[in-house]
This record gives sequence, structure tokens and C-alpha cells, in this order.
Amino acid sequence: MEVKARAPGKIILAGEHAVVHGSTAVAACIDLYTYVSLRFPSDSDDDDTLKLVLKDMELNFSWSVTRIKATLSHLGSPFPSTPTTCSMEVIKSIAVLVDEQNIPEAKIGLSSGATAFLWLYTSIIGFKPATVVVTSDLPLGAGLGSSAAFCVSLTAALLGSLNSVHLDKNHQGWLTYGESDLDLLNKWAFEGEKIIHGKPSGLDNTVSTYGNIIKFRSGNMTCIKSNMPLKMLITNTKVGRNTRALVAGVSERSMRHPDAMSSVFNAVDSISKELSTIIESPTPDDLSITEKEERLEELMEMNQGLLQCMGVSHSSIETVLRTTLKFKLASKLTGAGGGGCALTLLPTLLSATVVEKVTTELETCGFQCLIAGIGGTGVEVCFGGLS
Ligand SMILES: Nc1ncnc2c1ncn2[C@@H]1O[C@H](COP(=O)(O)OP(=O)(O)O)[C@@H](O)[C@H]1O
Ligand SMILES: C[C@@](O)(CCOP(=O)(O)O)CC(=O)O
Ligand SMILES: [Mg+2]
Repeated sequence: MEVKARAPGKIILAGEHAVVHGSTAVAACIDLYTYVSLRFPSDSDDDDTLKLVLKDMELNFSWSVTRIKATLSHLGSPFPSTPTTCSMEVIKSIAVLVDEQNIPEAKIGLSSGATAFLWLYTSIIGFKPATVVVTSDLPLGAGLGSSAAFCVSLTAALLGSLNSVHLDKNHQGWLTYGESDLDLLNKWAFEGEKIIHGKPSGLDNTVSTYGNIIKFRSGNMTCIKSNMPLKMLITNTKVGRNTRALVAGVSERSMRHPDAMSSVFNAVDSISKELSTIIESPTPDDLSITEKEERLEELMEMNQGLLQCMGVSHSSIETVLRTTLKFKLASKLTGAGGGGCALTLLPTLLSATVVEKVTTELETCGFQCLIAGIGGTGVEVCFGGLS
């Protein structure tokens, strides 16, 4: 049997980092996906290996199931309906299994992904041989939520292989999970994100699971129905960074300056709330589309200023801000910052010529630009053929 799953990446319109400290954030899924295929060997195959193939990265990992079992069977796996946090002690045991794979130094960031994989696989499936193949449209470590899309798509494929999950396995094409299965899936993916991020807010896995545009605060989400066109230019500075280190840096700064940082987080909370109100408010209302766009641009600039206060901007992001400002366009970083991606609002009345000019100038700086569709469906699975 083969189960395929795909989960989208995301952009954060407002509230990254502050959301880890209890502020509101607004995020939308984008139409770039991570894909997972899960295949169990037939009973006649004499195969004792669990294989993880990271196709884009040209990396093949393989573990003997007997070896994994010797390391982890004391945990009582599998426990698919009880999402559980991987303890530090178990992370260390899994790290030994990951280290044995000799990941090249240049790709060492993938070790946290491999650790999350082993935790999710053994917790949900147990000690069974299989081959898991992963591919992704998303740049890794660029702020577009590749870590969450990886955890969500993997969990979707794993849960999809269980009989306890309510899905029509004869359906041809992509299928969505029911509400209660999605809730379970999201909780497991959050446990995977904890292994990769250290202290995630849960925003990224939630938007990748449920899709749409969401307002999120302290683990609770509300879907936002947008009443205006939202076109964003995404610029990838290609400056690599690691969310875990950036999130830890903000927490350290907030321990050094608790009062000042709490005011920063409160300001971000207000920005996210105002931003979601503007997006949702009916048009024509008291504000025209152009006026709404101007307010969004101002809020994005204010949010970017506060991200600078948190210490997560970067010279490459400042270059994007300066370049887009020349065309009177507002930008902010998206995701953890420290490089990675920036968002630029493209107002409805902006001419195609200006979009072309700004894109060319950003690309001349060595950056990569794209316009993604935002706010679509979340995670999906597939058992049959895909047309
Ligand atoms: N397709 C993938 N395969 C394996 N690991 C992945 C994949 N996508 C993401 N990861 C893991 O997530 C990490 C990147 O996550 P993170 O630093 O949070 O950045 P972002 O989520 O913005 O892309 C990678 O270094 C890797 O460990
Ligand atoms: C910085 C943060 O708000 C978002 C991180 O997103 P990403 O991993 O950079 O795509 C962290 C979080 O919410 O868990
Ligand atoms: Mg991430």
C-alpha cells in the first residue's frame, strides 16, 4: 500500500516571534507543498529496514528496524492517538541513530528533521519496515514553514496508513481529513516542530494543517475570511538561518529586558488584530480597497520595525526593504528572519511594469522572487492515482 500526503508552506502576515510569547499572529498557507510518500514492503519481502529518502537533498537514510526497536521499545510505541512530547533523553537516543547516518556537514541542519521523522514514525507506526520519500517545493530554512510542512505531511501519511483513521481509501485523488483526525494530526505535527524549533508557537503546523488565512494566539486559531485581494511578492534572500537559534535569541533578549520586550510583544498583538480586522471587513465599507491596502502597508512597516527591536532582521532583509521602498512598496520579513524571506504587498492598482521592475532589481541583488497563491486548502492525502 502507498499513502501520499502533501502539506503547504505559509507566510506570516504579522506576529512572528511575538506569537511564541503569547501575542496574536496572522498567517496564510501558500500553494507550495512538501510531499511525502509512505510505502510498506509486502509480507513476502524479507526487509528489516526503515528508509527515509530526501530526494531533493539527494540523501538516503536507512535504519535496521531491530536496531531502532532496541533503542526505543521501552517507550511502549506505537501510541498513535496520544501525541507525546519527545523527552530530552529520547532525543539523545535518537540522535545516536541519526549520527550513524553520517550526514555531510553542509547538510547537518537536516539532522533535526531526521530526528523528528524517527520520533513521529515510531510513535505512530511502531517498529515496522517502510520506505518514506520526501520532496518539497519549499526552500528549507527560509521562513516559509518547511519544517511544519514536513511534520504535517509526514504525520498525514503515517496516520493515513492506519485503519483507525476515517478516510475513503478507494477515493481517487487528494482527500481531506475530517475535523477530529485533523486535530490529532496537528497535535502530532506540533510535537515534530518542537524537535526542530525548540519552542514553537504552533502557528506554522496549524496553518499547514487547516489551510486558509488564520488568526492564532496561544494555541487557538480563528479562520479569517478575506474581503480584499491580498497579493504578496515573496523575496527569498537566500541567506540561510535556523529558526531554533532565532527563537532562542528573542527569548534571551526578553529575559534581559522583560518590560521593554513585553511592550514590543503587546504592540505586535495590536498590529495583528488590526490587520485581521482590515482583511475581514466588508468592501465597500467605510474604507476603499486602496485605503485598506495603505493601512496594511503601514502595519507591515510597523511590524518590521518591531522585528528589528527583537533583533531578527538582517542586512539582506534591509536591502529588500530599501529596494521596494524605492517603488513606494512596503515590506516586512516573514518567518523567523535573520535572512530568509520578505513579503511585499502588491496593491491592486500597481502596474505590471512596476512589479517587473522591482522584481528585476531584487533579482539583481541575488535574491529570488515569487508570487504564491495564498489561503488555499491545508494538508491532503491520497491513496489512489493522481490525475
Ligand atoms: N523536506 C524536508 N526534509 C527533511 N527535513 C526537513 C524538510 N523540510 C524541513 N526540514 C527540517 O526543518 C529545518 C528547517 O526548519 P526551520 O529552521 O524552521 O525553517 P523553515 O521552517 O522556515 O523552513 C531543516 O533544517 C530540516 O531539519
Ligand atoms: C518565528 C516563528 O514565529 C515562526 C517561524 O517560522 P519559520 O520556521 O521561519 O518558517 C516561530 C513560531 O511561531 O514557532
Ligand atoms: Mg520552521
